Amino acid sequence: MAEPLISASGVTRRFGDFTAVDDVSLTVGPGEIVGLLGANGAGKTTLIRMILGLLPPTDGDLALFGSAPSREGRARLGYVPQGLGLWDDLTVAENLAFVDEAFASRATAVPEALAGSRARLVGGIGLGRQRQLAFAAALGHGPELLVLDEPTSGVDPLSRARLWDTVHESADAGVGVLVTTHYMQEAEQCDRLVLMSQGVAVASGQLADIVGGTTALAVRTDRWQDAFAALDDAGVLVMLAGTHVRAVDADEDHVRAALGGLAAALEPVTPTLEEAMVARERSAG
Ligand SMILES: Nc1ncnc2c1ncn2[C@@H]1O[C@H](COP(=O)(O)OP(=O)(O)OP(=O)(O)O)[C@@H](O)[C@H]1O
Repeated sequence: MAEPLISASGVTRRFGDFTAVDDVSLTVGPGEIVGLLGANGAGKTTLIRMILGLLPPTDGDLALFGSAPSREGRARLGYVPQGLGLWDDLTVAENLAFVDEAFASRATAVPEALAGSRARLVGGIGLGRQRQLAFAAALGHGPELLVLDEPTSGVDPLSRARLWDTVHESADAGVGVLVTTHYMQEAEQCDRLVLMSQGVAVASGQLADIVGGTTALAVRTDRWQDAFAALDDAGVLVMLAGTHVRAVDADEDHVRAALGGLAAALEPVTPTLEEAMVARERSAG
């Protein structure tokens, strides 16, 4: 197997008494798309910052391109942070020129989809376009590794599909990708996944390994608030999607009993990624 681009072994980061990342190991190889899943505060960004060499680990071993993370290593990767790292008061073209200058000897073309916006201030274009621009800026120097922190949050499905086309094109060309996401459709597109909960990697493998064991029951009723409260009181893992009540990893008989006389239709449904993540977190303790 080719040498990993990222190799993290037993990595831990504490802030005072609080452990944000606890003994996490992961690798990303060339051409591989690895997804990092987890609720807000699970430790994903802290792990990424350590991988990039922006934050020293408290414990564990980390290698980026086979060496300790460093400025030289960072020059070989493209990073799209959650905040995108763009300058709102520069135009699209100026943003790319600025990044080109930082990396020297490169001239990133304005992506076709942004051609009509090249002279517009970045602060005035939509989030989907801003994300496309951040991708172009991250890819301009031909990186060997892409690190993407929630790259498509807040964008419409079409823009999301476009951004993922770019991710796949890069991976097909041998670029390794580490991406954090909350979306099932994105997790499906990863070769491997690592699920973090409260700093700990609680599950890893293919999507089926993470979602596979989880079941969900849609609880269809007009009295959704009463149903939610009854199930919650009975210790059922219960989630809400709008006013739709869903019982996760719960036995149908147990749900019926918990609902008592409340009229409701129960229907097995495919769990969402969030439901599977919450179920895995709960079973991990
Ligand atoms: N510099 C810091 N000092 C103290 N606590 C921190 C620091 N940075 C992060 N944390 C804490 O570490 C935990 C993990 O945060 P982190 O941002 O890594 O989570 P995350 O999984 O990336 O979440 P999100 O999806 O919201 O970005 C949080 O509880 C956060 O408050």
